[in-house]
Amino acid sequence: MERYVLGIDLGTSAVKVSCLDHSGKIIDQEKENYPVYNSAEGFCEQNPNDWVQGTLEAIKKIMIKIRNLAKIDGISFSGQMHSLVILDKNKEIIRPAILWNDGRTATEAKYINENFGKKIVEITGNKATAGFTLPKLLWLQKNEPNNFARIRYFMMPKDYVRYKMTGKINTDYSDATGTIMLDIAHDCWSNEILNFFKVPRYYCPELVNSTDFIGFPLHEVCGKTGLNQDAKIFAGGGDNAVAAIGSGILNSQNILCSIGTSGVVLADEKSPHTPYEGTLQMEHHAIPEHFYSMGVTLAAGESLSWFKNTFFPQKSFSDLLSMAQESNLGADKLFFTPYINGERTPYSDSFIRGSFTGISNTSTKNDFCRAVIEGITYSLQDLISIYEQNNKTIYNIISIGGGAKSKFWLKLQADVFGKNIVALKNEQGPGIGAAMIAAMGCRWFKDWNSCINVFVKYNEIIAPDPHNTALYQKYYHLYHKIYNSIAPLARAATRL
Ligand SMILES: Nc1ncnc2c1ncn2[C@@H]1O[C@H](COP(=O)(O)OP(=O)(O)O)[C@@H](O)[C@H]1O
Ligand SMILES: O=C(CO)[C@@H](O)[C@H](O)COP(=O)(O)O
Repeated sequence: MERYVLGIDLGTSAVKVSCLDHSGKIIDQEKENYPVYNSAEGFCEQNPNDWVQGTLEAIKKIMIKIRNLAKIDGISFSGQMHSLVILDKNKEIIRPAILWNDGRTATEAKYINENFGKKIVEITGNKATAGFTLPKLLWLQKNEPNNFARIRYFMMPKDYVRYKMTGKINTDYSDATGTIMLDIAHDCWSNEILNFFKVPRYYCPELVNSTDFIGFPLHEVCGKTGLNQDAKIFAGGGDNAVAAIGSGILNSQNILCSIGTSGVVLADEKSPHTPYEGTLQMEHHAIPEHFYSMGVTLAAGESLSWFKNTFFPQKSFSDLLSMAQESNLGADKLFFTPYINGERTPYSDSFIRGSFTGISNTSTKNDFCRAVIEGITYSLQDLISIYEQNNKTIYNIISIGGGAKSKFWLKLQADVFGKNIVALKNEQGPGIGAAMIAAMGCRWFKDWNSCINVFVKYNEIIAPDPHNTALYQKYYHLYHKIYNSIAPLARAATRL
């Protein structure tokens, strides 16, 4: 009987479960969508039980397809980072999860940076921004003190799903760094931070490595999904760490560009001591003693989703990309800034909002589509520029996430960035990375490089067109100025 591994990617728009064999061949991929609730401007919440239900449903679909042919050897996870899940002493959910792109905690993030000073970067590798977990706990202390007092455990999304599958509560180092409560150099929760901000130590889950074996699926989980009871479940990691594995970015001068709900530009780092001083995030990798830095655009793919759902609900993403292709480079001088949820890197500004600039009496629907795609890509160039300003050598850019499904967008990325773009044969980097963690946990491979050589499969290089890159540099130069022009207006609008 064949043996497979499952990689569970708990994204923001959907859970995607990938089933792979020993040769890295994808046997099946299943996806279950779930909603994000925006109960107030800037608020983004999800129901953790939607994640569990979606995950079990996707696994069930895979198990039906492979029934009698194969068993699952190992399972692991990649999960949206920073989102806060809180459980009471009975391990029941206290309130909906507050997500990584929720902007309500700007005041708390500012309080942390002003009152803890440079130490927050020294200890955690990160400055506080609204999306991180600690500011959310401080928001609860102030705004929902009863809920805060009831907390027995906090955790991140994939930790909750794993708890419901195994009955065990813990988190791994890559997700723990994203809380800004972990001492990144000493691999432990920082008592100094916890004491200063009055977060009880017992709220923090036990720390484990991403490849650590956590347990077997609970009896009821096997009943609901058809999973074999001896499938080993491994901890997994934050989605960007796991995506870096799934894209083969390890000890490499390639960088990662992900267009999922968020947009991420990520580089492998040898140590947590980088020159970025909190401008870029610094995170523990899902591989022990490895680190990575990254910049995050809060609403990359989400801006396109918002645009589609608001103006073209009947059309598909592919339709919108085709419309964009009908417009010209520069979208007839129409610019879009994707700040619909505020922005994290490089501005860390929860109050900024999206904009269209340069609408003329010749602007077409196609121009609007193209402006959205170009605006998202310029916001990723903002992240690449931080690496360039710090003289980071960038070889190829590995492009993943839903945005990498479009060849047109991949070429547009190459032209805007002026760099070679390489897509994975299957764009689901985090799901493949999670399956690789399971494969390593099951000891299918002797080391990570052997695993990468078998599981990571690239398409051909897409090279930039120098003429287009020269034009895009001029457009990007103007795009980059829009933030400072609209920031005072966005601030004033909050006072209306
Ligand atoms: N065919 C497509 N072409 C280009 N972009 C797409 C396509 N399908 C989806 N997308 C983009 O991908 C995003 C979802 O990417 P995904 O990696 O699945 O996100 P997440 O992991 O955050 O749930 C959507 O918001 C959309 O903008
Ligand atoms: O906040 C971050 C990383 O710091 C986001 O990248 C989240 O981890 C969500 O990822 P996607 O749902 O876009 O994959």
